[in-house]
Amino acid sequence: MEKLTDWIISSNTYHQTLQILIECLAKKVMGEMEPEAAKELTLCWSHFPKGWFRISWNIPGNGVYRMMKAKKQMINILKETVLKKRASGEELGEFFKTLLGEMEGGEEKISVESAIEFIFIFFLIANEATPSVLAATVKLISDNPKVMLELKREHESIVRDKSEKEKKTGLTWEDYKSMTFTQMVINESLRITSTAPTVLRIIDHEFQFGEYTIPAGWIFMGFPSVHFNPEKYDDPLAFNPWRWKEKDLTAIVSKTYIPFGAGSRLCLGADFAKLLMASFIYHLCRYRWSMKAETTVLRRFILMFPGGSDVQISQDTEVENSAG
Ligand code: HEM
Repeated sequence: MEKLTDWIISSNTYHQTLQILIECLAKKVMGEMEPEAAKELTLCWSHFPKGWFRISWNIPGNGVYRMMKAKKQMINILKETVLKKRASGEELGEFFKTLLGEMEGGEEKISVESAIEFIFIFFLIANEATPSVLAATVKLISDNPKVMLELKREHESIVRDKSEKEKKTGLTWEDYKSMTFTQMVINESLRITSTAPTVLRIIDHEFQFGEYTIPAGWIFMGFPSVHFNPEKYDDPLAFNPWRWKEKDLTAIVSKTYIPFGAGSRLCLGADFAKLLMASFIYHLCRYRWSMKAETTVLRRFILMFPGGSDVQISQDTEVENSAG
């Protein structure tokens, strides 16, 4: 056992998640990446969320300008990584190989430049929701001591049941599957944060919705208001993970649950996002921690954290060295 005595770790949940996410995705998509390049990629991303809903003038010094500059830099980092790997014969990630058609050993289906644009958009979508949902989840846990206690119990029992050898291998798929309460917390947080506030569609043919005729060409905006319907969820504004008891925790969509959208554009990364959140919560709950009292979560179309999303880890936290 190692005892952290004289220091407090303070860490920004949003930025930490962003970094973990980019490192995981970069590995899957591009293969191994130089740590410096992955770090730079994360830094570029910090210019994005602030640049989303602004007047779209690209004037030096403003948010859009910084975002466009960051985009250029990111595309360069991705391109440089791919070209270096190709020159040295190093493996590209599975995703990239599929995009380029290299899996079948045939002709390239698209150019490297177009593949990088695709990957850029994929990274953009992947990074939009996960860090903010996770930061909001951490805040919800921090504000609900009963939930925090139950999570600690669950994670401590996972570590306790491992043999010394198993502890060295870190978290396994079986461990993840056994995190019933953690998954209840994640489901509840996804419901209450409803991060994607709307999905947009262009209607391609006229259709009848009850007594309304929706003409072709209209823009449809769908809101996940079902998440706050008292007929579907008792006391819907309360954060209550126990409402998910005995429910199918693997389902990512149902008639009353659409945090990842629905239909043909259902989120591709839903299971991955849930896994990443569970793994983050598991590691966090190995420590004694709290979120800064002044942390607030605002919804201004997207989730925002005006006072940051710092987590403080207490001085007297006891950590088992071998826990993965
Ligand atoms: C908590 C985290 C996440 C939430 C709440 C979320 C939510 C959503 C929602 C609501 C949509 C549907 C948008 C629409 O219908 O217009 C969507 C689409 C998508 N998501 Fe996620 N997402 C998350 C994480 C991720 C991650 C980590 C990835 C990638 C690894 C990802 C990849 C995608 C992709 C590629 C689409 C587009 C699918 C398509 O258009 O066919 N998402 N997401």
